[in-house]
Amino acid sequence: MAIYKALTIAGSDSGGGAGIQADLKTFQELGVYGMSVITAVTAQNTLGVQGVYPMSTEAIERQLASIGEDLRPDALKTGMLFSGDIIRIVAAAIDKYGWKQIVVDPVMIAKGGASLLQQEAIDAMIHKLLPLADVVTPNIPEAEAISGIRITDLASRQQAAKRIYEFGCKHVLIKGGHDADSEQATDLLYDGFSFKEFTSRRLVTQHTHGTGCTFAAALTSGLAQGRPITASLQLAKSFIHAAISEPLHIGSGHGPTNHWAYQQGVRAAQKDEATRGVR
Ligand SMILES: Nc1ncnc2c1ncn2[C@@H]1O[C@H](COP(=O)(O)OP(=O)(O)O)[C@@H](O)[C@H]1O
Ligand SMILES: Cc1ncc(COP(=O)(O)O)c(N)n1
Repeated sequence: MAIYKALTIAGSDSGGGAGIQADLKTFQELGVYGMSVITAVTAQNTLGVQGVYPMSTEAIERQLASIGEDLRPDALKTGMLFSGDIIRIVAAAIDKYGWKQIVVDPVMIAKGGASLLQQEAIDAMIHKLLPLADVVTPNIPEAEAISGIRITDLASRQQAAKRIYEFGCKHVLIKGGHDADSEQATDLLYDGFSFKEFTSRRLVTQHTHGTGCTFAAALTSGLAQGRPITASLQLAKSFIHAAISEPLHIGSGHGPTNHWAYQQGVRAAQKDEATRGVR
């Protein structure tokens, strides 16, 4: 059996719902071997972010080299990168080791409002990391910050996707989680030629901590396993929809998504099919 390996370069979330923890849980559930480079430690729970502690550049470079010298990822994702210096180190490692299948989730602000990326780093994100990305997955506020375009409707979302594409990434996927007025959660993909929408019913819930991380990790898992980009995005959409639809109800604030839910659904469907076959 082939073992597919995925790497996450991101921040640690002590509460376990976002960041490195969400990524590794998602890789594991989707049958991919997970590896991590930790850029920052956050003290975080369902109530918010209580502290942010970036790792030294030396510690980050050493983790990247340890992976690069021994374990080749089949795909990788970036999450919280915090500073321009960290972004430049990560971009240099991707280049040095020739890593492919790069998903950039341009994490900027936690849902509770805490900043996870310094303002000066946006420029490094645009000019150092986006040109290396196969897919960049901003939410609506992140797409606005990168493109400088205010998104109010489908036309301005398409315009922002085109602007971000010009920075050199191969695909832009603007997520629709923040479009609270819509009855659908629609993500918009642009590949330089045309647009494609990935839509699911919007679930009414406050338990959306880590949705972006989980979505990008599922996408990265699909790519690591050799699936094409649209099939990997469909997998990610199904995975996140299941994870949001069955919240765990832990903590007293904005709770995490349920990383078990997708596979539980798959197993239930298989059991159903087997039972029907017996009858
Ligand atoms: N309430 C919701 N119901 C269904 N899908 C959602 C909901 N909120 C977010 N999603 C989906 O979860 C994924 C992550 O989106 P989003 O929440 O916008 O990212 P982020 O966590 O980066 O802000 C997207 O596929 C989005 O469509
Ligand atoms: C360490 C870390 N990384 C990323 C997020 C973003 O979370 P979300 O996916 O909910 O936007 C977070 N809250 N903490």
